[in-house]
Amino acid sequence: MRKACLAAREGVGREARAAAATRLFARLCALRGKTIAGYLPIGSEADPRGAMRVLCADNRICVPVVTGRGAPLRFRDWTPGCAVAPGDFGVMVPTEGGWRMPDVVIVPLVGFDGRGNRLGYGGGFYDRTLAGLTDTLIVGFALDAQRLPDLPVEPTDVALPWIVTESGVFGTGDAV
Ligand SMILES: Nc1nc2c(c(=O)[nH]1)N(C=O)[C@@H](CNc1ccc(C(=O)N[C@@H](CCC(=O)O)C(=O)O)cc1)CN2
Ligand SMILES: Nc1ncnc2c1ncn2[C@@H]1O[C@H](COP(=O)(O)OP(=O)(O)OP(=O)(O)O)[C@@H](O)[C@H]1O
Repeated sequence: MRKACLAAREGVGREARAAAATRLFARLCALRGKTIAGYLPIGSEADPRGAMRVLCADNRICVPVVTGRGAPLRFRDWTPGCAVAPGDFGVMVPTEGGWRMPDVVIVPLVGFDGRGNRLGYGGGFYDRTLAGLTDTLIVGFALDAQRLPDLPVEPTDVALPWIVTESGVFGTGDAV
């Protein structure tokens, strides 16, 4: 399933990617004074940086950092153009800045289904991280091509209450 989702994600064109970015911003544009975790995209992931750049005028933006195998992610301050270096798994991470507890987390993903179940790269990093966050707005960000029929669910999987793609903003559960 991961391979199929990644192949489908790679085939998505510029227009759909731009539309997804616009939808993400539309979902989050009312936020003020929040700490928002975005991410620095790898491979063909949907790119949230346009929204992050605009949202940082009125909010604090941070991005995930892997601090150990089996550990939750930590989130470090990010601003447009800040110093970054390659971290674990080839993801860029800020080289300095404060560590934050986010109020909002934009979650990258490999695949998703109509119930908000999420397939990641398989490290369990977001599952472990989201399990430890309460009162947090969790928004999955993806492209329609990444949608799958119902995914198998494991006890540690954390479903996404919201998913944004180029075709809309989907509330998938009642935890909204
Ligand atoms: N942009 C982004 N940042 C993120 C994640 C993510 O999924 N996306 N993570 C989510 O947990 C964490 C990093 N964990 C990761 C774990 C495994 C792989 C991985 O297996 N990558 C593939 C190739 C990726 C590609 O080029 O598309 C590999 O190394 O073979 C990537 C990230 C934190 N930061
Ligand atoms: N809260 C948790 N506590 C302990 N182990 C966990 C937790 N969440 C997930 N795991 C473990 O992490 C491993 C990978 O999980 P899974 O395959 O769901 O990752 P993923 O969601 O695809 O990846 P990621 O979240 O990194 O994008 C599994 O062995 C799972 O049991």
